Amino acid sequence: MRVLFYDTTLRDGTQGEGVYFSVQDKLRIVRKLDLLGIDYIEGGWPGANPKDWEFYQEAAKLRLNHAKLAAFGSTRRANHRPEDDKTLNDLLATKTPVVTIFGKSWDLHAQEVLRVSLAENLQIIEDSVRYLHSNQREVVYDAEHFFDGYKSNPDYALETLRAAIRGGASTVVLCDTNGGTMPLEVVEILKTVQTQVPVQLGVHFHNDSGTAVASSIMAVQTGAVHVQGTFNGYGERCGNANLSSIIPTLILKLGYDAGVKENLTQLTEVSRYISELANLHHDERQPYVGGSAFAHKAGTHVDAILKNPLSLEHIRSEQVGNKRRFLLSDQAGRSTILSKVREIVPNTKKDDPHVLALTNHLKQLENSGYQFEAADASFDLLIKKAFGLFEKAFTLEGFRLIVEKRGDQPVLAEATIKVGVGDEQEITAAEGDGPVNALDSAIRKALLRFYPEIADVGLVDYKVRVLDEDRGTASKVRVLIESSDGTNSWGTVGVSENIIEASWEALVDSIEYGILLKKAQRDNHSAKPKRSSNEN
Ligand SMILES: CC(=O)SCCNC(=O)CCNC(=O)[C@H](O)C(C)(C)COP(=O)(O)OP(=O)(O)OC[C@H]1O[C@@H](n2cnc3c(N)ncnc32)[C@H](O)[C@@H]1OP(=O)(O)O
Ligand SMILES: CC(=O)C(=O)O
Repeated sequence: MRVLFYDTTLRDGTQGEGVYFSVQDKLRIVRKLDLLGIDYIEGGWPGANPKDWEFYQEAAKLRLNHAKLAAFGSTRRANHRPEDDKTLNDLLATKTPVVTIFGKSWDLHAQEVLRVSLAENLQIIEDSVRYLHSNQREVVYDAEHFFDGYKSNPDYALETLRAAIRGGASTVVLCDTNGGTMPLEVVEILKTVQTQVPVQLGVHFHNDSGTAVASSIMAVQTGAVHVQGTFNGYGERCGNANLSSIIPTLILKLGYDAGVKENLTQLTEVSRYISELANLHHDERQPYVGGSAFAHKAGTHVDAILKNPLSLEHIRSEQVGNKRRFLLSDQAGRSTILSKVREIVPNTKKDDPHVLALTNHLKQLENSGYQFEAADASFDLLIKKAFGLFEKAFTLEGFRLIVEKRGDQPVLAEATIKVGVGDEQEITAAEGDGPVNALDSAIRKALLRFYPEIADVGLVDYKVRVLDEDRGTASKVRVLIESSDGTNSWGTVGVSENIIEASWEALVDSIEYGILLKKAQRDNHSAKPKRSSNEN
């Protein structure tokens, strides 16, 4: 069974709050989706704004391997002849092989929004589609509000579909524009439509009831062959049906064939790429493509997966280009710790006393405020220390911080630091935006002479969390630092009642880990490149 995927990230997706793509972003995404094997890509509404207009002009120059580009708009305005209608002519002017227009299926919308008679609405649908079709376009007809229309007046809703078919639509798409229809209602209505309307059927769901993916899947199982949706579920209000979930579900679980099938391992990358260009945080809890989709925290689960991955994973993460991860926390057992230890000391056994000691140590530290889920590098150092594999890169002789505020001038921070490396000593000073920044600059400056390879290592994120708020300024704080050398990134943690002390602890781990990583790379050891070293 073959299913066609129709992506509307660049049109309906951009109707979502906070979603914006430039022309260049849209062009890049079209290329990505084409390479992925998406069948139809809707790029925007050409007459709606200059950007979408420019997009279609540029998109006409693209040579796509697989996808057909679609231009989107509405049926003609009442009292216009199709030949004189700007929207329809704009759609033709894009020269896309496919045009998609939405028309009214709900009697309420025809009468109260378009303010035309029900008969006139049928005429509008039919002659709009006919005009586009007679200009040699493949016409996809989006029956807006179809399910609500069907519930209000089934005969009329079906008549609107027949009008589109008479006009020459090759696919009629049943839309749940308000997102309120339940999956089983979808199935029932779709079954009736199939017996009444002889055409290729598609579906388009919004997620206002949290059921858009379920409805899409059940619609395909009922016989729809064309599914519209967006990557990451972007779209108006609560979003559209999420193609990042629908695609792998249909292919991997239900055995459907699709253009994407051969390239499914690119799915996570494409989904992240689109988040990146939308300048939105990637939703890590998304099924299949989220960072947490294969992240296991409970000790018993990690143990079971290591014995047989099928015991706790519904698919293999690699099938969609994602990665399994084991998270360090107070919910870990020896199996979780062992998997981390084995990255450093490969043949360690589960009953090795170090493994139990590290497990207990982790739980105690977490109880006193540490959190290792995002501080994998600090835990890496703890393992090395436990196994006697850690050698300090430097010793602190001392540091002094001066924080000064004069009148309306910005706060100035200055750090002076004295460190020892082997038999040598180094004293440096540095200024910074704040005390931690000054300290960070000073320590890096001091160590550069001994470890020039750390020149490209720097802090990329610094987070402070107050742990026992009821103690006011005497509260304990947890500092999490993320560092990077441009390719790898790693997290470290420090906890103290003094924010400088907590920051220093996290900073030292960050630098020690960075030096070890660089050394391992240089020695061409087993330095496993890490985005986050808790990836398995
Ligand atoms: C379900 C969906 O997501 S459909 C996609 C919706 N997307 C968008 O609206 C984004 C782009 N839209 C726009 O840029 C503008 O709304 C435009 C250019 C389309 C129209 O702008 P304006 O002419 O200023 O009209 P406005 O937005 O105020 O109202 C929409 C008009 O379209 C009409 N309209 C709505 N649906 C349809 C339709 N299917 N067929 C024909 N006309 C329609 C409305 O009746 C209204 O007409 P009126 O001004 O005669 O009352
Ligand atoms: C066509 C469309 O976007 C909708 O009905 O939701």
